[in-house]
Amino acid sequence: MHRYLGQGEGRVHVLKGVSFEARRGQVYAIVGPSGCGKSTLLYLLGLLDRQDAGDIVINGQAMSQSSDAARTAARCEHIGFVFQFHFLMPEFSALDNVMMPMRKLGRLTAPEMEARALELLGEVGLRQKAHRLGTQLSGGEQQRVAIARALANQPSIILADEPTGNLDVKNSAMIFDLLTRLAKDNGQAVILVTHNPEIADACDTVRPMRDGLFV
Ligand SMILES: Nc1ncnc2c1ncn2[C@@H]1O[C@H](COP(=O)(O)OP(=O)(O)OP(=O)(O)O)[C@@H](O)[C@H]1O
Repeated sequence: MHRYLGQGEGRVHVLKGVSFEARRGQVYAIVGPSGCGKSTLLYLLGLLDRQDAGDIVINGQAMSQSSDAARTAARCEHIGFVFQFHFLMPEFSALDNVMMPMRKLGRLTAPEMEARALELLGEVGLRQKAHRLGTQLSGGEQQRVAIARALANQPSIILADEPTGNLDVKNSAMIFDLLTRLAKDNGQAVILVTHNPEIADACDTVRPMRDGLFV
C-alpha cells in the first residue's frame, strides 16, 4: 500500500509499498522510529483513512472500491480499536461505552446488549464497576473498558495504537496479557503499534518499519 499525506510542497510519501497479512489468533507488533508511518498504516487498516494505491482485504472482501457506508459497516463489524485517541465517552458509564459498538451494529436487543457488555466487563475484571462513569475509573481501568468495547462485536481484527503507552509497568503487562489472551481465546488477529520492546518481544510476530517500509 502507498499513502501520501500533506499538500503541495509539503506532500510526503509516507507509506511506500507496505504489505501485511494478519491471521486470526496471532498477535503482531509493528515497531519502528517515530515518524516511520506506523500510525498511518494502522489508520488505513482500520478503514479510518484511504490509501492512494493498494487494497485492504478483510475476510475476503476488498475494501478500496467500497463506499464510505460499506467501509463504516465493515469497520463496525470486523474491527475493534484500542487507540489512545479513542477515549471512552466520559459522560457515559463503562457499561454504556461497551454497548456503544453493539448499538451501532444493531443486531442485538437492548437486554442482549447489556448482558454481553456485562459479560465482557467481567472478562476484563470490571463487572463491579460497570455503572461507573469513565471519569471515575483509573487509566488502567479505562483501558480495560476500551478493550471490552473493542471486543463488543466479536471483530476479526483488533487494532491497538500504543495500548499501554500511558500506563505503568504493572498495568501495561496486565493490559497486554488481557488483550492477547482474549484475542487468542476468540481467534482474533491483534495488530499493535508499540515503542515498548518487552511488549513487542511478547508478540507472535514483530514487523519493524523504517521510513514507510517494512524492513
Ligand atoms: N497531514 C500530514 N501531512 C504531511 N505529513 C504528515 C501528515 N501526517 C503525518 N505526516 C507524516 O507522516 C509520517 C508518518 O507519521 P505516523 O504518525 O504514521 O508515524 P509513526 O511511525 O506512527 O510515529 P510515532 O511513533 O511518533 O507515532 C511522519 O513523518 C509525519 O510527519
